[in-house]
Amino acid sequence: MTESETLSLEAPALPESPQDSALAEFAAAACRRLAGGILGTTGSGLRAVIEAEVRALQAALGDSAELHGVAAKHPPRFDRRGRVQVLTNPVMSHRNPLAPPLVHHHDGDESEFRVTLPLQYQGPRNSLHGGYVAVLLDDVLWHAVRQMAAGVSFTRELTITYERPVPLFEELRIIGRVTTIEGRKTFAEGEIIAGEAVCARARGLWISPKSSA
Ligand SMILES: CCCCCCCCCCCCCC(=O)SCCNC(=O)CCNC(=O)[C@H](O)C(C)(C)COP(=O)(O)OP(=O)(O)OC[C@H]1O[C@@H](n2cnc3c(N)ncnc32)[C@H](O)[C@@H]1OP(=O)(O)O
Repeated sequence: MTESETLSLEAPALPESPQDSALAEFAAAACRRLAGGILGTTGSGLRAVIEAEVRALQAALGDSAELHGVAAKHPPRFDRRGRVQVLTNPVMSHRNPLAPPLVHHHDGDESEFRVTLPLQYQGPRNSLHGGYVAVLLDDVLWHAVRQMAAGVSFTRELTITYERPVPLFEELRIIGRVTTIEGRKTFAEGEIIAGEAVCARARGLWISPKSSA
């Protein structure tokens, strides 16, 4: 998967300003907090969460100075026709509320995400849902692959080993690295680490289609 393939096909027609991007990301963050609040509170606690988010959104809509100093993590990018390209990836996009709030680094041959996951990603009690374990590992391995391999590559095979539950509510390091490149094939591996413990491991194969080689 490439970044351009995760961009919305139904792109908004008009260019947007950096403040518009910041507002979109601010609204996405409010949606994430609402999702956590809806699942994790009820009664007056839930009302308080909703009220706080509605107030903050109204303030930001009414006066862009409310967002002063809030820089968009993904500032606007435009295609050749001047249409804004919206990064919609459900793992990486800061304006997609489904995506967790990841911080991404790449260093040498290693990609790393850091993230603390809230309640809406829960599978077993206090632990990350196994599907999200796979999806996060897939994305970090793919990021490592795209640094090392020329052209577009797609996940062909992905094997996950669930060593122990991946905790919610504490910082995780999600790491991927390339192990071998053989022509169109790139093999990668990685892990999710909480504290000092490796909770899950992944290895996989990415292939660049014949047409793009
Ligand atoms: C709750 C949330 C739910 C979450 C759920 C968890 C989701 C987890 C995340 C999921 C992921 C999400 C991420 C996403 O969303 S990425 C999108 C998901 N992935 C795809 O859609 C990819 C679909 N597949 C394809 O399009 C094609 O298969 C591609 C393009 C990849 C390759 O097509 P192509 O026709 O070009 O390839 P080929 O068949 O000629 O093969 C090329 C060469 O490779 C060799 N080869 C092949 N296989 C193996 C192998 N196993 N071990 C060793 N070698 C192998 C093969 O023999 C050949 O060698 P050679 O003959 O050239 O020597």
